[in-house]
Amino acid sequence: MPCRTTDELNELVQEAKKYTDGGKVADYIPALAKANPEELSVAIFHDDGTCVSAGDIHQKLTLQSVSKVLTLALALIDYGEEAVFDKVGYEPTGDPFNSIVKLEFSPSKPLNPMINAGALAVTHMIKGKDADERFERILSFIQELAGNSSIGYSDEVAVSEYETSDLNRALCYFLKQHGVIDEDVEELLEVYTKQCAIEMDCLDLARIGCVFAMDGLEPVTNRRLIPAHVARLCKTFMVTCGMYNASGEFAVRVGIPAKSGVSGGIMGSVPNRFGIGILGPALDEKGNSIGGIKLLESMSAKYKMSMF
Ligand SMILES: NC(=O)CC[C@H](N)C(=O)O
Repeated sequence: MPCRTTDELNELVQEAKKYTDGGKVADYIPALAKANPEELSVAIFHDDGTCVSAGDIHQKLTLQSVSKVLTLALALIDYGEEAVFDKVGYEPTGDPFNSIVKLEFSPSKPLNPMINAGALAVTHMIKGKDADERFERILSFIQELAGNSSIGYSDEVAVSEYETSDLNRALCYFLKQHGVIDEDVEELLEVYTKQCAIEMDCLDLARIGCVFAMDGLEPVTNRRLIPAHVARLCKTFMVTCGMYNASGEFAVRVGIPAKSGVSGGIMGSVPNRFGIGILGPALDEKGNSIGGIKLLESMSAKYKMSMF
């Protein structure tokens, strides 16, 4: 079904776009530096399959850290809560997503699954006989959540990150030294960088956000895609750690479960109402889409989205 657009949503996007020149596109993954910093688009997906959008919603984005919440769901489905939280903790760090510092205090358990160290420990748990099979399982799970089997990944972004991943490599060796992971680090980085390079548009992202908003049910059909307790758990992490070390301010200003990535993507879930997908590659100093956050603030006020 094609998305309709409304003047109201277009105006909110135009207003938020003014903030994009205060941000910067991520360039520590060289391929991401090609993104257009002025871009800002949004899709809202309801459980009856209707959607509203503004901006160029067919522009593709790679998931980057948004993928962390999806692999967490898959690992929880594969292994259950006890096994997953044996390897990764529940607590926000208040540090940047790629920080290594707290690992020194809690070496046998990264503090949560939304920081890179925790996400690497989660991807380590994804079942499969080799890197290809593990990545294929992640990809088909995500295709199913989005109801779109044409979703793939950007080899250019995956390779670009893999070749420049020395900090993530260091996190992996730290985790291996402390027994959190026990696999070949290069294999884990191959799966992780491909997972982060899974590519879709804001509409796909909004639809996945809607599955979480509906506690794991597929929009329209109401088929169960994720157990309700897993969807609930993922949304809780989105609230406490989804916007990195800006999650507290985001909870105050917007008040919904959301997960961002350094490509400028944000997936939001407004409980029992709708999913949101945003692409705005210009980032603030914490690595969140600067226009995307402004847009969510004004959407939250206008559509009474805050759950608090
Ligand atoms: N914050 C992010 O989106 C980080 C994801 C990115 N692939 C990384 O590991 O650095």
